[in-house]
Amino acid sequence: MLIGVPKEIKNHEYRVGMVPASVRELIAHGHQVIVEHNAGIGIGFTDDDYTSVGASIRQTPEEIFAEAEMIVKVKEPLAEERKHIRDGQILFTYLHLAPDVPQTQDLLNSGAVCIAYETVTSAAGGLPLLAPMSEVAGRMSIQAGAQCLEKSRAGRGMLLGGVPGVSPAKVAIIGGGVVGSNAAQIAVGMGAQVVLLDRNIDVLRRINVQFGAAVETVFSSKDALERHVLESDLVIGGVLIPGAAAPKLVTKEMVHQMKPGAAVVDVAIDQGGCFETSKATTHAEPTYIVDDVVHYCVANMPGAVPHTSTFALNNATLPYIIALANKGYKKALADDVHLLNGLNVYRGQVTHRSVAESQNLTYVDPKVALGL
Ligand SMILES: NC(=O)C1=CN([C@@H]2O[C@H](COP(=O)(O)OP(=O)(O)OC[C@H]3O[C@@H](n4cnc5c(N)ncnc54)[C@H](O)[C@@H]3O)[C@@H](O)[C@H]2O)C=CC1
Ligand SMILES: CC(=O)C(=O)O
Ligand SMILES: [Mg+2]
Repeated sequence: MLIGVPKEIKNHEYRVGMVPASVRELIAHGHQVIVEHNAGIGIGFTDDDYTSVGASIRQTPEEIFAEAEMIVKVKEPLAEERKHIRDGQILFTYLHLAPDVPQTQDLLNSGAVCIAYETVTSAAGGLPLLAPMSEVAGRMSIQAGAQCLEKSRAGRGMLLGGVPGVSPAKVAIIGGGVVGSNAAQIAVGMGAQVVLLDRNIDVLRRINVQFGAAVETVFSSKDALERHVLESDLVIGGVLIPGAAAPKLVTKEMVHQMKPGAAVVDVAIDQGGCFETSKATTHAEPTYIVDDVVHYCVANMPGAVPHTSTFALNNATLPYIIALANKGYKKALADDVHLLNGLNVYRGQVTHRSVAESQNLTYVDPKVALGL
C-alpha cells in the first residue's frame, strides 16, 4: 500500500503521524511511504531521516493526498486539507466529529473511509489510541492550570501546593478516566488539595486504590459537582462519552459564581467541552476570561510537547497502521471489531452511532456499510 504522511497544519501542532522508525517497519512489510517535506521537523526529524529508512519526500500536501491510498495524520483534517481527501482513500487520524458539523459534512462528501483514533476500542475496555494523548493532556492540565492561577494570567495568584503555614489550592477534577487520573497524579505531586468526581463508582474505587487519602473521591451528582466547582481554585474537565459531544456539566451560572481568578482547564474541549462557557483556543492564545474565571481550552494540548506525544501516539497506532496496510481496510476492519469501532464515516455514511446521534444524522451499522 502507498501510505502518505502530511505535515500537520493546526496552530502550533508539531506532532507527526509517523516517526522514521515506524516508516521503517512499514517498508519492511513491503509498503511504500511518502512524507511531506519537513513533516517531522518540529521534533527534529529531517527529510533525510525519513529517506534513510526508505520513504520518499513530497514537497506539498496536494501531492501526498493525491497519491496516497492511506493518509496517516494526528489531528482532524482542517478545511484546506479536507479539499484534497479522495473517494475511497483511507483517513486514519483523530477526528472528534460529534461537535464538528462542517468536518462531518466534508468527510461524508469526500467518499473516504475515515477511521478515528479516539473511538478505536480494546478488549480491555479502554480507548487505546486516545489513552496515550489523554495521559499527556491529563498531566499537562495541572501544569497549564497552575500557570492560569498566576496573577499575570489574571488568576487568583495562588501556588497549587501553598507553602508551610499557607493552604494549598483546591483542585476539582471532573472525570476519573485517563485524563482525570493523570491530572490527579500531578496535582497530588504538586501538593494541591484534590477532589475527583465521576459518575462511575468503579472509577472512583480505582482512584481510591491508586491515591488513597491523597484524593477525595466524590460521586458526581449535580449537587456535589456544583459545591466542589464553586469551592475550587482550579477545575479540570476530563469527561468523555466515547464518540459523543461532551455533556455540559458546568453551567454559565456556576462559572459566574466561581471565585474571581479561579481557573478552568477544559481538556474535553476536543469533544465540544464540558463547561458551558468553553470555546476552543490554540497554543498561540490559550486562555480567555469569562466572569473573572480564566479558561484554558486548547483542543490539541499534547501538541505542546510533540516529542513525548508523537512517540506515545505512534507506539499505539503502529500495529493498526500495519494491519490496515497489510490487509486492506475491508479485511482489517472485518478481522478486528475494535478497529471497526473506529470507523466513523464510510463512503458517505455515518458509521458511529454517537456521532450520528450528536448531529441528527442517519446511522448505518459499519458491518452493513462494509457488507460484512
Ligand atoms: N484537549 C486535548 O488536547 C485532549 C483532549 N482529550 C479529551 O479528554 C477527554 C477525556 O478523555 P479520557 O480521560 O481518555 O476518557 P476516559 O473515557 O478515560 O474517561 C472519561 C471519564 O469521564 C467519566 N464521565 C462521563 N460522563 C460523566 C459525567 N456526566 N460526570 C462525571 N464523569 C463522567 C467517565 O465515567 C470516565 O471515567 C476526552 O474528550 C478526550 O478526547 C484527550 C487528549 C487530549
Ligand atoms: C486527543 C487529541 O485531541 C489530541 O491529542 O490532540
Ligand atoms: Mg465569579
